[in-house]
Amino acid sequence: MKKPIIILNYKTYTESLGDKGRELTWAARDLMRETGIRIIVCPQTPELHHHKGYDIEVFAQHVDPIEPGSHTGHVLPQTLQACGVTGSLINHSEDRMPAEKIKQCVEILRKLGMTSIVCAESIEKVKEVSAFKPDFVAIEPPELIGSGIPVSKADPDIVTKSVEAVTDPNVKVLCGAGISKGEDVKAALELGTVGVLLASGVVKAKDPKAALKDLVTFT
Ligand SMILES: O=C[C@H](O)COP(=O)(O)O
Repeated sequence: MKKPIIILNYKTYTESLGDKGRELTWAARDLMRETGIRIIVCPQTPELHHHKGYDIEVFAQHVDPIEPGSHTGHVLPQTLQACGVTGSLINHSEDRMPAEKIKQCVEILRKLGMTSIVCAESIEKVKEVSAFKPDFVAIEPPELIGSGIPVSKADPDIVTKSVEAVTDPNVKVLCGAGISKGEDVKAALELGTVGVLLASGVVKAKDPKAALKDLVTFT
């Protein structure tokens, strides 16, 4: 079985703040070295700088489609780069954006050589945003987010149909929502995705490092 890509979103959980967040980043880095599985962490925006230089890819949870200038309170892609960030989630279910802005974000990130992961809540949305040619589209049914019920098992159809909906071979499909175990990751791969986007199953686990390890135990 091919190796999955694992995107770990720290959201705004207190369990991922400060030292605890950095320990999680280090644990992900160690696991990546051990297994060769690509793991990307997405800490909270104000803390991104503290995750720089640990030999693991760090992405933002959000970016705004802006150029340097007067945009108080926005997240400038170039600032993310200065923090060692090499990509970003866009249009997460908890931070939606109009389609035009999604497109602009993807284009700006591409111009800067950064990776884009656009989240989508439906097959129609997957089809729409994949036309913007992001690096990844992540299908996430909102009702399963944070539920502990894995999308790859609860709604395999939405995953396979999302994979079918993306006709551009350069746009890879991830799935997310309720993923917490190695068997969920395995199911996601079997449905044709290249990996998973997850948060609570690891960040809020009693033992996040053990949960992270379990995630890559799927053979
Ligand atoms: O960004 C992550 C997704 O919203 C999934 O969250 P979850 O793993 O807590 O269900």
